[in-house]
Amino acid sequence: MAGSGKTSFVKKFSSYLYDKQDNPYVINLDPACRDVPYLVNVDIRNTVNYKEVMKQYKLGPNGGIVTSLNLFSTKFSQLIELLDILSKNTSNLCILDTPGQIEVFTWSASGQIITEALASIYPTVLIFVVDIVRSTNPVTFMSNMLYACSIMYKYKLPIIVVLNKIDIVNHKYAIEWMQDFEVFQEALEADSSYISNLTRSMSLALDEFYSTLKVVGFSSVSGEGTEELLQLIKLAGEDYEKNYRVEWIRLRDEKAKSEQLEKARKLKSVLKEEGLGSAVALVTEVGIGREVADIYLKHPANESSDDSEGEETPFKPADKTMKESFMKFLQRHKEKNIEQKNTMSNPTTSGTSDLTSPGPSTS
Ligand SMILES: Nc1nc2c(ncn2[C@@H]2O[C@H](COP(=O)(O)OP(=O)(O)OP(=O)(O)O)[C@@H](O)[C@H]2O)c(=O)[nH]1
Repeated sequence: MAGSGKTSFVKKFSSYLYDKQDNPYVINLDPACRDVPYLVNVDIRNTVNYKEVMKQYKLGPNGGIVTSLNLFSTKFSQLIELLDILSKNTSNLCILDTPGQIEVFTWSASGQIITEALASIYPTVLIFVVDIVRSTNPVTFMSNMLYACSIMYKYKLPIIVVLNKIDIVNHKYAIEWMQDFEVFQEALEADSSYISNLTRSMSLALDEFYSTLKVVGFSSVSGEGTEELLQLIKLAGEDYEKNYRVEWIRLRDEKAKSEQLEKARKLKSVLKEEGLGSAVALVTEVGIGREVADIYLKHPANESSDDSEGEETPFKPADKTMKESFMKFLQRHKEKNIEQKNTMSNPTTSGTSDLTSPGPSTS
């Protein structure tokens, strides 16, 4: 819940753990917060500039937060790698502070990716911080509880409701409302509006939710309720192992099995189903006859070279014509040379040879 004191809660709770030498690993996932008043190990603001995202994508504040978270979630595997290294050396708590608006984190794609990525590896517990000062009205209280209920049903993870600011208002009234249906009904009597009628029927439906809900009063100023909260976190961790983890493993195995079955079914249909044409026998035996060798070993480069039996390839007609023409040319050249020699020895015949002797053939 926005303004319920989440940041103050993380500050108080983490400083308590630091004091106990139980150093937590703290991650801030709120890109829009101005200051982070606690020791933070990973801060989304170091990865994504929320204001720049708003400017570049022309978004309002909520759109900017959602988009920043989307961008951050694409790098979340790197954070998981970091947590992996860390979890090998320590079993300390990792605390994530999320943006307050429920639609921005809980009901957003990145919120789901981040939560489910963590829950698939580590025991994960949700903490829903309620401003007990602003919940004294039974209808407001019911609305807050419906929020908590919706988050629990969405993620199916153990949830702890932290009734914050008990240094201002004692949370006793809220505990009574949750434990005793009649007391809550009495509180509702004062309100005869339509909403109140709806709340009456809703309260009946929520009775079961209350019976399993882990609730603790807390003060982010004084730190009251911290020990009780730690006990509840331990119990919720056990719940995670008994219920969420077991169910997660079952679903994972079921998915793997159905994928395998689907793969086998597809393979079978490729092999057997009609519409693939008639079967063609595979060549299982190759004879050593010439025809096979001719098909596979013949190559244009073999045309002018010796064949496998050592015989020279005979001249083709075109080659023969060329040879004859060349021989004729050589003959004429020879005759011309003889004529020139004769002319030199008998100058009176000069000039006639050029007119009578034919030039080289161009054929
Ligand atoms: N007295 C008292 N004041 C508290 C307590 N927790 C938080 N506050 C005050 O409540 C106001 C809101 O607290 P934040 O911690 O900023 O609340 P938030 O839920 O992180 O706010 P957003 O991030 O804006 O949703 C601040 O003025 C706090 O000082 C508490 O336990 N007791």
